[in-house]
Amino acid sequence: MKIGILGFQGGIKEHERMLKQLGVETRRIRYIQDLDKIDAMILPGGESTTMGIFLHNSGLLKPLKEAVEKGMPVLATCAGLILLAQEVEGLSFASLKVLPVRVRRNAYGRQKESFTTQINLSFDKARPFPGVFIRAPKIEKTLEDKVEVLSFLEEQPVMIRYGKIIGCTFHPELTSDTRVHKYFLQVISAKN
Ligand SMILES: NC(=O)CC[C@H](N)C(=O)O
Repeated sequence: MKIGILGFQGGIKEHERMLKQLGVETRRIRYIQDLDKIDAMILPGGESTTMGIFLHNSGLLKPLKEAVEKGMPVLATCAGLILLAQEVEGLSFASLKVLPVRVRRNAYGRQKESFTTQINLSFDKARPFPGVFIRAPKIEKTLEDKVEVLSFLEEQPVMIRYGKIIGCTFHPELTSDTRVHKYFLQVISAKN
């Protein structure tokens, strides 16, 4: 299995480190041909405006969108989730718009812009997960019943699944807890 990681900006190395630890090969996606021979992809956190500009300038926006629409599994963290969302408040750049949620960027306000807190994962209740939130967006609304919430923080979704798309508003790659990435590997391997 090989997982492509959108390789323009943001937490690329951290996802690579996590996947290496799980024995999975990675490839950075910068050009259209980098989409060949990958089984899944990760859209990392970082700065969604910058990534949106790169996506547009590289010509990757359309092929990425098509790959996801055809069923390629995606794990999107923070800014990556913003790039996938169908509705983003105050969005001034082109994005994939494949995930039926409405998100608000930088939604936790100044004093709480970055924080770590324990969150519960619906697929692994053994112990809480360290949720690292960095200028995180909020998922204000899910727009389809098929969007499953895998974790809540104060009654708001912070991890969701829509088919083979997993979105987190936090950064599992910045912890040493591999459970979110392992869950993604299960989603990739599942038949449907
Ligand atoms: N940690 C992150 O990915 C932050 C996302 C960033 N605030 C944005 O809107 O792009």
